[in-house]
Amino acid sequence: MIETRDLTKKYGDLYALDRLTLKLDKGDVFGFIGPNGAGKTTTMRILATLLNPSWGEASVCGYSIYTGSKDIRRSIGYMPDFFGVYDDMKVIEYLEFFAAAYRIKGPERRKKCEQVLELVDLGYKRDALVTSLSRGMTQRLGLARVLLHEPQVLLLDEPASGLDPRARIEMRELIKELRGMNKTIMVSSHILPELADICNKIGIIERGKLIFNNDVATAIKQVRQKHVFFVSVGKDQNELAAKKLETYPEIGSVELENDNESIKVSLRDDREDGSFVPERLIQEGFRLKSFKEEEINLENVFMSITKGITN
Ligand SMILES: Nc1ncnc2c1ncn2[C@@H]1O[C@H](COP(=O)(O)OP(=O)(O)OP(=O)(O)O)[C@@H](O)[C@H]1O
Repeated sequence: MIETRDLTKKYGDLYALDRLTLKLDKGDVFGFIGPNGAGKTTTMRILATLLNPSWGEASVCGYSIYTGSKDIRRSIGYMPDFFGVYDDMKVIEYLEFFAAAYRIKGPERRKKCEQVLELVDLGYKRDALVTSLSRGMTQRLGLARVLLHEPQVLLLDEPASGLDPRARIEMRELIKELRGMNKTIMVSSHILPELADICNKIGIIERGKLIFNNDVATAIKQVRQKHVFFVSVGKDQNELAAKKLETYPEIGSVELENDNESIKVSLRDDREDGSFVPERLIQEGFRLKSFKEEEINLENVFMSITKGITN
């Protein structure tokens, strides 16, 4: 659905994008993560055929960006990070304006507009002025606009930026809904956890270079080479228990955490089962208070992957 090879964009001496090679299949939701200025917008604008690369190849839905820009524009919905809305226009009029631009005609036009409004939960705002909408609603309207022509591919540039926590969650739910419609989605953010549960693939970009590109499951596995557990036998007993744990050959490291509230135990090899830890502590006569495995979320993955690469 989206394929790039050595895609590069230079501004003078600056590599805004440096040999980006990427492949997204139908139904993929690709989280494109990177700090400000990393090259995310540049990539999306090139894929949307709004910007020419300096060199390299890219195709969307099988059409080359060099020869198939018209077909690409028909097949994609591109939501830029900033977009204007027109004053003195109602929500429904705004959508009808764009539906007309997509050559959706007759009664179908109104029907399509109502449909996308419902999809983004803005039906009740159809007669409100676009300038009266909150930031979250405006973003949802922006999304509705790029869905009018039923594109197969969506390029969403920081759709949740500037939104409050509730609006962020709503935007995430909306993207999940679009994923359920089997669309191929590239969604960018500089906040990793935001994309954690909606993507099946992630790419991390830094100063124009893709420093990581994999599916989420593999990324987590890669980081989870050493299993880490938190155990507690009570604040006053934890120090003693930690000393005992240090003597077990299966354990790589033992640290007391949070003012002796818990003990962080890292296993020596990649064995996944740490259940011997509480079992032996009980055998030693300690009373177990808690035991849990460290959660590996995308944030841990990000920190681990970018350690020493970013600064
Ligand atoms: N027209 C331009 N002229 C010169 N440099 C540019 C131009 N457009 C972008 N750049 C530079 O290219 C680099 C990549 O910018 P880009 O907008 O793609 O980053 P981004 O990852 O989308 O960042 P943000 O999260 O801030 O949107 C930045 O260093 C930016 O300053």
